[in-house]
Amino acid sequence: MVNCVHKFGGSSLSSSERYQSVAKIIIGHTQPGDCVVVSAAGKTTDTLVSLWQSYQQQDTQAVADILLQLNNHQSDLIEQLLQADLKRSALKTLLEELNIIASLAQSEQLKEAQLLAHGELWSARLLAAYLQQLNVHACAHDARLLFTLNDGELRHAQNKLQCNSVIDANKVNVVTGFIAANTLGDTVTLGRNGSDYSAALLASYCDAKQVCIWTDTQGVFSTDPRKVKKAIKYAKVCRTQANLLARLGNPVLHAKTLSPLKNTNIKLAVRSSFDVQASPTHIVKEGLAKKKRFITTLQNVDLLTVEGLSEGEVASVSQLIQHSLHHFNHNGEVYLVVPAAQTYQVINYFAGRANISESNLNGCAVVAPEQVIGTLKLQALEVLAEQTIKPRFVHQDNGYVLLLTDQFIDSDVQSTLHDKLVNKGQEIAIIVAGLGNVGGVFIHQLADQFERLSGDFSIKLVALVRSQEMLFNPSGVNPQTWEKQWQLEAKKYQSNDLLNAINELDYEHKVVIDITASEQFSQLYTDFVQSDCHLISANKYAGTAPTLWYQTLRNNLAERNLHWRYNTSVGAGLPINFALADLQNSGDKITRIEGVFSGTLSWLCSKYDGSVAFSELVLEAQKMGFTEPDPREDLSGRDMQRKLLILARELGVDLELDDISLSALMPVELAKGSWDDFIGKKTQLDAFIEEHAAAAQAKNAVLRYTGLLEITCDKVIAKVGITYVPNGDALANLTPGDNIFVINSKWYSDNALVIQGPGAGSEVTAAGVHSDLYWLVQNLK
Ligand SMILES: NC(=O)C1=CN([C@@H]2O[C@H](COP(=O)(O)OP(=O)(O)OC[C@H]3O[C@@H](n4cnc5c(N)ncnc54)[C@H](OP(=O)(O)O)[C@@H]3O)[C@@H](O)[C@H]2O)C=CC1
Ligand SMILES: N[C@@H](CC=O)C(=O)O
Repeated sequence: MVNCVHKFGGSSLSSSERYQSVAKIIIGHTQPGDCVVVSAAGKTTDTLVSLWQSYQQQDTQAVADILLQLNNHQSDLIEQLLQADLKRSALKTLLEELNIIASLAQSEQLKEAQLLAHGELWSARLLAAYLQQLNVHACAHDARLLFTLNDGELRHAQNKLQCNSVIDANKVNVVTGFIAANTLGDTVTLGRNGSDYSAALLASYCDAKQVCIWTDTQGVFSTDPRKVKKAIKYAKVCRTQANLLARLGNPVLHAKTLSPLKNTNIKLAVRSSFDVQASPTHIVKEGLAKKKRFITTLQNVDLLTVEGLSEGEVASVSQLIQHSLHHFNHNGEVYLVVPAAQTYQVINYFAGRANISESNLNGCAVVAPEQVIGTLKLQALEVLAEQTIKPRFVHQDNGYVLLLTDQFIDSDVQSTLHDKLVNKGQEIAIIVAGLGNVGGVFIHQLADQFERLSGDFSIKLVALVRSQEMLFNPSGVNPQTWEKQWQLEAKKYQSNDLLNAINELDYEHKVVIDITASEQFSQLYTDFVQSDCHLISANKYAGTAPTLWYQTLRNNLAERNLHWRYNTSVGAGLPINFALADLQNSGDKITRIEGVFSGTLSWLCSKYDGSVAFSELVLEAQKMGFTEPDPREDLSGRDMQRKLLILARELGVDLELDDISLSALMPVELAKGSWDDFIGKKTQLDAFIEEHAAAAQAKNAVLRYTGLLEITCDKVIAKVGITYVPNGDALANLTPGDNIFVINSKWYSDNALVIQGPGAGSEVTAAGVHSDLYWLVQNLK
């Protein structure tokens, strides 16, 4: 049984390395019986087309040169991928075929479709042989034995039988895309993007569950991501909108690709063969996805009026010019949008029934939910007017508006249109993990914040996650009544349940807000990023993870244009990360940061005067919500060590956590065992502190816990630990619970920049997380 039909385009097979990547994907994503449809490798079809043109021009030298070029390219791929007999046999077959082409050209018997078919035949055979070499049970199929057309119409019943008898249920079936045969057995081609169509046809004939188009983009975007930085990748797009986009010339999917899937439950996914981890876009049946907003540009098109145009004719002429065409009724006339290069072919086809109404047009189409199209049309006209672009032809229809202009819509105009028309009205899904001291207050503050945040976006709290249970509701949880909903609907979950649910969310933007203190949860960040989630962390684990993991996470975020905010991970609500970024962005160079970066240790050291046992103060700090869930994370200095590392990384200093020297504010042996064990030995802690306090006093100083990061040209000093601060020093007089960051830089060299204030506490920290969320929303605009 065919579970999935995968399709790899030419760019996915452009070199031997790409073949190797594709083979890896196949090994990881297929099961026996699945099909893999392939296009011609790299630019092979273009080369074959120029061979055909040279042949028609009877340029024998060019024909010979191009044959040599094809031979070199294919032999290189074979040499680099295959070994021993597989290699010898592939090279022999290639040579025989190229000789046949040369002699057919010489005897003037070359046929175009038959010539072009070689690109796909070579890819399918090479990929199947390479998979066999990797011990995968694979075989190659020539689609001319699967798909037959009669007078341009597919013979569905016969093809279904052919496919079901030929496809091998025990192997990975590598099938040529793009080609089919007519009833005489001659080769015919299926048109531009024909391999996508082949994959969809094969899936429908074999009753597959899914088609997966592996391509060089990550999915379907709101607009061209190469031109508009803020283009949004959609997780789901409905077939109607995908079809409309294809007819309007959007290159990601061809309208024909979707046609075999009509009236079936076959799923279609578009995903990147260059970034296998990235989440795909699913093209789903009507009603299974919200309607999205898109801007697609048109370049060099003509507008024809056609008398008595039928749907069948649109399909036939599209097939003829190998291009999806869009037609519509406007003021009683039927119009067809045609690429200018093909206009005369189309006019000839209609034999006197088609006339050019407008020619040499550019412009754009805005595709969006029906109810907002009218407004978007006016906004688009306004943006174009600001750019002194006056449309020559405007047509508004169900779910789109077409604005055809003389001027080309460049990427600046496209970005402005996108900002004004697409960015507004987007939805942001918020997933909050951690509902303890800080998380609880954050949710409580969220209800009021919604109003402030919702000016441009519709924001929904879709998930609340604790260590064992979660409440997930894609339509939104009310932050005012979440506790009640939690009692009724929260369920036990595993990480995969959470990841799958997030992946399925049909929102333009998703943000995971991590207010846990869990290392295990932070390790899911890479998965969240694969599902296109922005991140906000109060949790310090990801920011202090080993450099390799941390850097990979940062790279993945950057590749997907995703943001990561973590201001509260250092200094709670104090704007320390903002300040450091601001200084560096304005050209300053920070050389030293010294201070107290722990609210708990600041409070404990300032409060301790010997009248109350230190361990009692620890319990009080815990109650006040200052400490980490296990206060030994604070007492050990580990929490402050993490903060120093986060600061160092902000300054571009490459350190691992254990590169920062540390002395603990407790006997090290108390770090072992449970919290109850620790409490059982609390007198050891009290004695340890008493001793240090006395030693400090003897030096006319007080006990403090401080951190230092010093960056000189040849070394970095990074340490946290116990210090005896002279009475009268600013650090000695710190308000209990305050953090202080004394920053020296090129511009603040003698007179340091000081940031000081409460460095822990659920209210200030929750407010700091809101500040990160607000920043994110502003930056998504
Ligand atoms: N307190 C403060 O002043 C500041 C705290 N922070 C940081 O904020 C974070 C939260 O601190 P705080 O609220 O005090 O901690 P709490 O211990 O009060 O709350 C932690 C929450 O995280 C949840 N949790 C634990 N493990 C997981 C997991 N694997 N998956 C999902 N949820 C999990 C817990 O769930 P459950 O309820 O099931 O146990 C709990 O709801 C910490 O990282 C801390 O360092 C940052 C700045 C200041
Ligand atoms: N436990 C931490 C909380 C903030 O990060 C502290 O005391 O500073």
